[in-house]
Amino acid sequence: MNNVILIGMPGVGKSTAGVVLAKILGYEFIDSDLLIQKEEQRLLAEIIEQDGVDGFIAVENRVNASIEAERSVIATGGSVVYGEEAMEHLRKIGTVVYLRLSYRTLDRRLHNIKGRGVVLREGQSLADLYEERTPLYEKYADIVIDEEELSIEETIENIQKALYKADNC
Ligand SMILES: Nc1ncnc2c1ncn2[C@@H]1O[C@H](COP(=O)(O)OP(=O)(O)O)[C@@H](O)[C@H]1O
Ligand SMILES: O=C(O)C1=C[C@@H](OP(=O)(O)O)[C@@H](O)[C@H](O)C1
Ligand SMILES: [Mg+2]
Repeated sequence: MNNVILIGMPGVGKSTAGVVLAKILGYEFIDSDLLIQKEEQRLLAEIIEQDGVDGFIAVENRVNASIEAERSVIATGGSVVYGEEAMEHLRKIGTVVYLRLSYRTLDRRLHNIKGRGVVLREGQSLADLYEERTPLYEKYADIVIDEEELSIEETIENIQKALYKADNC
């Protein structure tokens, strides 16, 4: 199954770049966050508020682990890497691409992190989250794209080139 799975911190552009990449490749586009909202009939922020961080992670794990797709670009949510079943499944059905940004650039990009419904535990900062997740993104990535100082278009171009090189598309 020739899927492309985008992982990375919130705000790196998984959804923005993913939909355009899908168009270029002639693939379907799936945004995991929208799948979760559809299956749960609740907004992500509501799930986090009602079920807590661990509850949200469990829902996200279940929904991502059950995705059936072919020739699709799948933009995951940033916290998907906490779900072992989800990541095992996603690795089986496609090439996992980690979109990497430095902490400094990410911090600048994410002005309103709480408004985005990011999975932050009590007392946890963006820097803590970045440190905690970076090894997980690296562990699951087949391809790493460094998007530092790249435009959205350049990022998409680099993903495409890396996919061709890896013989995925
Ligand atoms: N080089 C870039 N690549 C991707 N997104 C960028 C870039 N520069 C700025 N942005 C902006 O950053 C935001 C990324 O948001 P989004 O695609 O929702 O990220 P994610 O799905 O990874 O959380 C968008 O508002 C986008 O316009
Ligand atoms: O990284 C996170 O903790 C989250 C990222 C969000 O998706 P994006 O990465 O698409 O912003 C969404 O899944 C949820 O609000 C939690
Ligand atoms: Mg997204």
